[in-house]
Amino acid sequence: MEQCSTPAPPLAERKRGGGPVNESGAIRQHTPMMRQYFELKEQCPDALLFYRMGDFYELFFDDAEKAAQLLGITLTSRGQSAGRAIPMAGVPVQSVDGYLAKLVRLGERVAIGEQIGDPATAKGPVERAIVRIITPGTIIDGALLDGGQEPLLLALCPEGTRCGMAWLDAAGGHLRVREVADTAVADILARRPAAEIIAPEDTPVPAGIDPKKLQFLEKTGFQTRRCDAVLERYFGERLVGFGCNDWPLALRAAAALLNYAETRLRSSLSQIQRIHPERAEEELHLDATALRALEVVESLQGNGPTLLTLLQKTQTTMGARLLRRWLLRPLRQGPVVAARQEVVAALTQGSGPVAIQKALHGIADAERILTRIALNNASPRDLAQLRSTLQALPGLRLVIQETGNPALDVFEQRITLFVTLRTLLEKALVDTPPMTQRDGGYIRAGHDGELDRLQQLSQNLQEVLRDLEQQERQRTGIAQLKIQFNRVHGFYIEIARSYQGPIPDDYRRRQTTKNAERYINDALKAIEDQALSAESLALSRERLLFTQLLQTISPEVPALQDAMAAVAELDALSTLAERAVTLHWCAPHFVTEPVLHIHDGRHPVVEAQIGSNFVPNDLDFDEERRMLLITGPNMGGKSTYMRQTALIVLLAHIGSWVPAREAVIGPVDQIFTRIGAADDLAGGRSTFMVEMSETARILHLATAQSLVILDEIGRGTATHDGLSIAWATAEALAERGARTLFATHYFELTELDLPGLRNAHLDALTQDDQVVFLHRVESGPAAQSYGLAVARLAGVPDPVVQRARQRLRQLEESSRSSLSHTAPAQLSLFQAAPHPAVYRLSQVEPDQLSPRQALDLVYALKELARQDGL
Ligand SMILES: Nc1ncnc2c1ncn2[C@@H]1O[C@H](COP(=O)(O)OP(=O)(O)OP(=O)(O)O)[C@@H](O)[C@H]1O
Repeated sequence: MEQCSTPAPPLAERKRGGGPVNESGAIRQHTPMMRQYFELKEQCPDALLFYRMGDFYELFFDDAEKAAQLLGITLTSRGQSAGRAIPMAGVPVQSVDGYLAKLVRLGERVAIGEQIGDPATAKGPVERAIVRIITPGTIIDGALLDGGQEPLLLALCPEGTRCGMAWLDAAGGHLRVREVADTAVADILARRPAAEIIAPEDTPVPAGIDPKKLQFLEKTGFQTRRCDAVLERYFGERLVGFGCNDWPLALRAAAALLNYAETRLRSSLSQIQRIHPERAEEELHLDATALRALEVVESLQGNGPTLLTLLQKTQTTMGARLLRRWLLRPLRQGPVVAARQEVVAALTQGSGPVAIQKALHGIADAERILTRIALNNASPRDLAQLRSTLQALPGLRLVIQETGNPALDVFEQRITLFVTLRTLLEKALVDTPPMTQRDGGYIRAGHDGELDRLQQLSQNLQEVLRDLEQQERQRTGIAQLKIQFNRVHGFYIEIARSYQGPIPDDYRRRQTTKNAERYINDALKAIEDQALSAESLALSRERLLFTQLLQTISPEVPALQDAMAAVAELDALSTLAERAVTLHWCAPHFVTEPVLHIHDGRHPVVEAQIGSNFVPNDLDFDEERRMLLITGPNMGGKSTYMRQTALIVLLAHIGSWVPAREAVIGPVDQIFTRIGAADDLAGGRSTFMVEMSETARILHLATAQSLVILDEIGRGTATHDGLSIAWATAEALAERGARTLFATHYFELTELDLPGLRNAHLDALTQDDQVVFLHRVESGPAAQSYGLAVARLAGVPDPVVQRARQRLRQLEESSRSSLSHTAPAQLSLFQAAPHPAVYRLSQVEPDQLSPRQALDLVYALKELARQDGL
């Protein structure tokens, strides 16, 4: 494998320097082992150093104290060095994964200091080296990774008003880049959170970044010359073909990212074969607010159902991750979406996707296994899983062929069978190999003559020992004599204390126990030497064979990655097909006209909960109808109707079918939502402030091709202010031509007369003072409000509802009498508050003003008039 150059360590490491070396005095005063420890620690001052000592990883000094606290393990001390007790904590090698996973989840970095020398030949401490540094953004170990999640390492490379961004999914082997205006960075970060972020020193910290995740590195790592060299080393000529040469900042971010990951993984990242540029103009944009509000991958209630949980019927973890990525990055209508749609349609035909799903079942997370193979970090179990994956491929290909559908030909071509490799793995590995190489036992008998010979030797041992025992009993006449073995003392001849006779001259005492004496003689020593060396030779031989196996597979990794990418896609698409069939969805029809027609649309997640009680609804947007103002009772279904529209559009743009009887969808560039609101107390913003910031964003960014969903805008403040804001927002969006669904409880808005605006309402009935929701969208505004009926339904005590009814009647009467003076209704609203200039004048006592104050007042009034556009 290619050796990586050793890039400069992160800035913090060099600036902090020293670490425990400084804490603990001059290095010379320490024991040789502690001196070695300090040398390693100096290479990774920002990480907890797990220093391998036999069957344990030990942590010392501050690291020990921190680990003891974070992991709840015992803090002890280990002798003294330089006259000081050394705080120490340790974890057994066997259970290290659990501890590492916990530390990484807490955002810690961990350096693994392994024994790399041979203890038998070492003079002084065994040679050790940091073999890798595990950080939250560079995890590749299966045991530390949650299959569904993708921990990402992000590099930012800002310059002027632009910023290059590069994300590495080290375990999956994906590198994605984009180059954006610096103002867009915060939104992108919110949409795709990274586990770890790097940026050049002196970069202002972008809003919304957890400082614990961010590391500043020296600027040189982001400079063009250095970056070009890294990109050349990784991709050479192929770089041009990735289509991101017009993004110099993104490429520099990618290079800095690779460079940094190499220092952490202590290896070149040969699993990275390409760079994927993400072009905003190819995406259907949903900002973080919309993704949250629509509960695409996370529920607002924490553990509740989401669109993802509804879709997640994938058979492989690779497919599951891909589907999640698709949902988080829908694409605009175009060839990619059309190709996915075509496959989904093909898979719904005939006997449906079940046979393909069955054939996919049991395929391992090969994408991540291939990364570990490329990084020389795979376990015997990994290779066994790769073998079972390769064994599943012929069956999968057969099922694809049997469908006879040309739309699936491309998968048949991409999923190659790797017969030679599969045969090799079948021949080389035992059926169920152990998790680690440590104790051997993973290479199959018959694969290698030399290994078989060595294993034979150590397995024959029992027989040889039994024979020797027999001979010795006869030779010495000691019937109680036994020949045994233990790991600490090796082989011995044990004679129980009950034997009082003479001990043969050639027996040398090895150990005394309570009930016996233990001896060794030359014959037994010879067997011991042979046995021990056979065992350790067999272990090394197995390791060698395993390394050879990895070397044989390595050159095939890129081709295997391609095949596995096809498997993941087929899994995601057959899942979409299965959902389409099971949930009775329809294929959306994309058109280039600005329309959105949905016939019998449903909210997929609500429908999954209430089944056939769900009432489907239509939506018709076209050139003449671009905004729907929706009124109706609380609980009537306004939010559900608006969200289902957004979800149908989103699903269509990942290539899925949609929950409707028919859907015709024109071009959509962005989906915006302003639904409900929560305080952002941590960010110092009240409910109303959050609501207004989101509205402002929509007003700045929405275009004629955007789908905008506004749920009860303006309700978080005084009625007149709220209504005025809602009114003006509706006007602005109507002028923009954005397709807008606007739900409101302000009945005054139904009198709006704007081009493209239509009224609709959710139907309800009152029966015996009870409200019955029909959940049907009808045209025209709601005829009445049902607030009090809903309050009663919610359990507000009767006397309070009665009192509210009285007050409502009074309010309605007084508003009717004021209306008779100031029709039409909406004008009264804006006349209610005097113009600020008039108000200011009303507060002035002219006789009390000096000439200077009078002049200032004129200027102030003039300014108020100017602010109002007069
Ligand atoms: N089309 C429908 N068919 C059946 N039930 C529905 C439908 N739409 C909504 N519901 C049910 O009604 C409940 C309330 O719906 P929703 O939150 O959309 O009402 P709303 O009009 O937005 O209420 P509010 O004005 O109080 O926000 C939902 O949780 C769902 O159970």
